Amino acid sequence: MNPTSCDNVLIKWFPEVTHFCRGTPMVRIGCKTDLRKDKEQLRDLRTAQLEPITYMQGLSACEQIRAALYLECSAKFRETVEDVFPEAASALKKTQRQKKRRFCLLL
Ligand SMILES: Nc1nc2c(ncn2[C@@H]2O[C@H](COP(=O)(O)OP(=O)(O)OP(=O)(O)O)[C@@H](O)[C@H]2O)c(=O)[nH]1
Repeated sequence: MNPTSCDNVLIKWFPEVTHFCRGTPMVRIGCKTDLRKDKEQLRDLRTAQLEPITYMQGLSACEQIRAALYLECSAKFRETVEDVFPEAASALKKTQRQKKRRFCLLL
């Protein structure tokens, strides 16, 4: 939920992943959703004139890197953590099937 961590996905991790793992499908997970309501975190962010990342901002960043899926979770409060892996696996299977279909169309 930290804007700096979110920016790092675009400016740091995405270029690295595309460089070393070209063509690998990606999912984007917004972690630590509990921090959206954490008073200390909010105070620190506001001091730096920042706000926690909203769901829509996370989704938009997901679309920018053309990730197959955007999910949010909080490991601390065990919210949606169990959904992350099956949902990611299912989204990636779908992506792979679509790629195969595109390949067949080219033939
Ligand atoms: N509040 C909260 N803390 C968490 C959660 N999951 C992990 N943490 C804590 O986050 C800390 C690690 O976070 P960071 O060092 O900022 O690393 P990171 O989460 O990879 O952050 P970036 O490097 O900025 O992407 C550890 O102290 C964990 O206990 C969560 O869901 N909620």
